Amino acid sequence: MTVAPVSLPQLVKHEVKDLSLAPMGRQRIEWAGREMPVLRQIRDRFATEKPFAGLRLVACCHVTTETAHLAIALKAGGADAVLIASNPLSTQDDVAASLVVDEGISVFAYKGEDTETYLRHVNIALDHKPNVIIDDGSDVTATLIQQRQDQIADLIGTTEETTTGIVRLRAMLRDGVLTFPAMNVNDAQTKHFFDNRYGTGQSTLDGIIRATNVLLAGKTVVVAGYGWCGKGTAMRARGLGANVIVTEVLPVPAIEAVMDGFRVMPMDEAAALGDLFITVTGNKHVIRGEHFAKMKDGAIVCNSGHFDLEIDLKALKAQSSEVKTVRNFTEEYRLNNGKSVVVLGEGRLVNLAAAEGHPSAVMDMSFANQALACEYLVKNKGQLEPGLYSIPDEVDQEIARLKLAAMGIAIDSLTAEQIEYMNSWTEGT
Ligand SMILES: NC(=O)c1ccc[n+]([C@@H]2O[C@H](COP(=O)([O-])OP(=O)(O)OC[C@H]3O[C@@H](n4cnc5c(N)ncnc54)[C@H](O)[C@@H]3O)[C@@H](O)[C@H]2O)c1
Ligand SMILES: Nc1ncnc2c1ncn2[C@@H]1O[C@H](CSCC[C@H]([NH3+])C(=O)O)[C@@H](O)[C@H]1O
Repeated sequence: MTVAPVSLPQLVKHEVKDLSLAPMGRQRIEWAGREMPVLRQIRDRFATEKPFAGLRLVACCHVTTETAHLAIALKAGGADAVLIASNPLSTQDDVAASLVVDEGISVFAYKGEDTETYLRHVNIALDHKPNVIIDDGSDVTATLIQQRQDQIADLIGTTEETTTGIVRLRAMLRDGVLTFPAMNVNDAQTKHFFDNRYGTGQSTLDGIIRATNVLLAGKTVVVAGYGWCGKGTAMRARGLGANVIVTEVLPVPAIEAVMDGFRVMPMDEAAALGDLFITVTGNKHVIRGEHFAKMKDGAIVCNSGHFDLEIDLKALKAQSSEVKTVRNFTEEYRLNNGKSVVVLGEGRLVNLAAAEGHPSAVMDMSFANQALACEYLVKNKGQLEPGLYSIPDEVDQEIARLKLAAMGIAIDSLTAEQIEYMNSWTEGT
């Protein structure tokens, strides 16, 4: 008897850690999907309408169970998609494997890739010659502008997920190099009100706790930056019983923090008081040499803002005699002054390095915005001037309406009398 050769499935191009992790990834992707009803409805419509048929798409996102649902929705809409990581430490290897094996989506990402590999993956993504780019931090967009001007003709537009990516896009616009339309997903209300605030608030503490298992009750926690992420992080740290200090550089958020009941002071003073430091500013070297020198022995320092620049690790290394890994994602620096400082997640986003990032319930709205932003670009192909575009308010309101409906929550509607009143100026007291 002859045995028919076993034919291995033809896999899409990929560079992931271990394809045998796919079943676990698939199970976890399904679990996340339970809390992503808005994106599910968009995916179902995309599957019928195929808005991305014939289009090449690159997504540079954290490769998580939530991003998997975005990638699946885009593929259902006909996109020929390549997914790369938006951070060297955030990839969930089982998810990457499942997307390749079960969904036929090209993924180039693995947890712990070095900077060289990260940048190589950005270039592999650009080799795909994308018509649409979903970016998270603007690394792909910046590389396209700096190194691949010849490919800009292929591009319909880009979408940007996060605050620092928008800051970079505004700088590109100012410098006259943003020569295509870019959708500002971060500034949609259904993105930053929930993702940056409640998502970062919860997942940052989740990352810190998973990495260290420290008790937060009674600790002094210093939160640097009182924007959307800072507000969420300070609120949740207080909820766990911490005494929270906020540092800021802008007067308005500083007063807001004071009136929200937090102590506000410069980092130079806070450095000596904190047990745990969390940066969420999007800025560079917010905690630096002079601050490490003042810290208590054993102070824990981490970042949930952007890249690995908020904490000056080079300065810390220069003033240390030894670095020791004491737990996963937890490194202890022995300072020359005899004290130690503990750094989590190599100074990269602690919520994605040491935990799983935001819960799917908030990413549902963030990625509904991403999916609809891509569709908007494609529907308006050739009609949008180069520049940065807001998500239309009706799209924002519709995402919130679908989310409320999925949560079984009803709200009031304006009466005819109220509509008339809101539109008139003649009726007073
Ligand atoms: N970890 C995550 O999953 C996650 C989620 C969303 C956003 N982010 C990132 O977090 C960062 C903050 O985002 P956001 O939406 O809160 O931005 P934001 O603009 O709302 O707030 C940032 C705040 O930091 C303050 N700041 C700047 N430099 C400072 C300094 N040296 N010291 C103290 N405060 C300083 C600013 O004045 C501002 O109030 C961005 O880099 C963003 O991309 C991360
Ligand atoms: N579970 C998650 N899955 C995918 N993206 C996430 C998740 N949690 C947070 N994010 C996104 O991560 C973004 C910040 S990441 C900052 C970007 C930069 N590439 C860096 O890694 O430093 C936020 O705007 C979130 O929308």
